[in-house]
Amino acid sequence: MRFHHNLVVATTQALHNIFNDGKYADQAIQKILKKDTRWGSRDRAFIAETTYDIVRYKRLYSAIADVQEPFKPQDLWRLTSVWIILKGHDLPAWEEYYNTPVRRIKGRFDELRKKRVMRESIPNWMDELALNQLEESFWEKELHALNEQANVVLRVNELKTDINTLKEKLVAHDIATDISPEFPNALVLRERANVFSLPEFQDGLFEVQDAGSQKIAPFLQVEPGMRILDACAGAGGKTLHLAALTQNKGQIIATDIYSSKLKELKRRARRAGAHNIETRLIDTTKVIKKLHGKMDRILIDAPCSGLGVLRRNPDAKWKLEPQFLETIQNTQQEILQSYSKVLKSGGKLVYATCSILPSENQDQVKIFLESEIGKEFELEEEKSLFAHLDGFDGFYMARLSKK
Ligand SMILES: C[S@@+](CC[C@H](N)C(=O)[O-])C[C@H]1O[C@@H](n2cnc3c(N)ncnc32)[C@H](O)[C@@H]1O
Repeated sequence: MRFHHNLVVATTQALHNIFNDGKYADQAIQKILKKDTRWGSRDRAFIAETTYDIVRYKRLYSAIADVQEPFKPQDLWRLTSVWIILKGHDLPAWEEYYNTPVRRIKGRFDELRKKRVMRESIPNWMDELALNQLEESFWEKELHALNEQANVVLRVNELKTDINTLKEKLVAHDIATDISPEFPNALVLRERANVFSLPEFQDGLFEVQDAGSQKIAPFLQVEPGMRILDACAGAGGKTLHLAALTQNKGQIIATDIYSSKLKELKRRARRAGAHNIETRLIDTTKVIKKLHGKMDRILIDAPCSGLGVLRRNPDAKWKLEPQFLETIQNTQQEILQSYSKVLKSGGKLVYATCSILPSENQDQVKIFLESEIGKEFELEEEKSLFAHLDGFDGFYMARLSKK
C-alpha cells in the first residue's frame, strides 16, 4: 500500500482534535475532510477509517507506542506508525518515521494482545461493568464485534419510494446494496460511499439509519391515524420512520430537551415529506402533563450509555465516565415513570436503548413494572439485538401495554 504524506498529516490533525481537544470523532473528521477539496473518495475514506481505527484502539496503540495523553505531535505520528505496522504494511521513508522500532512494536503487540482490555482496547471500569452483567464469553464476542467497522445502512422512505426502485437508482451511481428479509426497509451498502451527496438523499428518498435501529419504530405497532408521542425524539431518526409507517395520517408529537435537535428534526421531516409531525420542546414538566391520558402510543428511545453503538462512536469508550452510567439510569427510570402517563387505556409503550447492558434495559423495565404506575402495565414482548449475533448495532426494545 502506498501512503500519502498529506493524508497522514490530516489524520494526525483529526486525532489531535479528538484526543487533545475532546472533540467528537465524527465532527472532527468531517471538519478535516472539508480542508482540501482535491481529496477524492479514497483519500477521504483513508483519513476517516484510519482515524476511527486509531480512536478505537487508542489504549492498545498508545501502550505499544509508549505514549501518553496529552499527545505531542510526535506521539500522534507514533500512533500512526503502530497502525501501519499492525496492518502489515511497510513504513514509508518519511522523517517522522525514522528510527521507529518496528520489531519492538510487533513484540509489544504480541505481549499485550493476551489481555482482553488491551486487545479490544477498553477502559478497565467498562470491562468490569459489562462482566458484572453479561456472561464472559458472550461479552468477549460482543466487544470484539463492537470494534468492527459499521456498515452504511439506508432506510428507504416509503412516503416517497420503495426499496426496489431506490436500489435501482443507486446502481446508476455505482452503489451496490443488499436487501435482507429480516430488515424490510434496509439497504446495506456493499462498500462505503458518501450517500449524502446523492440527489436521492436531497430528495428525501432515504435516511441513513442502522438496520438494528430500524426495528424499533415497527415494534411500537403503530397504525395510520393514531396519536403518537416520540418522547426522546432527538433529531428524529425514529420519528421519520414512524411518519412513514403511519402514512402521514394521525399525529406524531416529537419532544426532546434540546431545541437544536428538534430544529434538525423539522429540516429532515421537510426533506422526507413527513407532514404529520409536530415538535415540542420539553422546557417544563407541563409539556408532558398536557398530554396525560391522550396518546395511543409512546416511544421512549431513552438516553443511554450508547454501548451498543460503539462501532459508530468508538470515542464513547474514552468519553464515558462511570458516574454518567449511574445518572443516566436514574434519568431512564424517571422518564419511564413520568412520560408513561400520556397513554390512554389500551395504549402501548416502547422503551428502547442503544445499550447492551441489562441495567439500562431489562432491569429498568422490571423496576418500572414493579412500581405504583407500572402496575397498570403488562410486558408484551422484549427483544435484544447484538452486534456479534445480528451483524448490526446493539439495541434493546420492550413493548408494554396499558391495561
Ligand atoms: C437515544 S437519543 C434519541 C435518538 C432519536 N430517537 C433518534 O432516533 O434519532 C435520546 C434523546 O433523549 C433526549 N433526552 C434526554 N433527556 C430527556 C428527557 N428528560 N426528556 C426527553 N428527552 C430527553 C436526548 O436529548 C436525546 O436526543
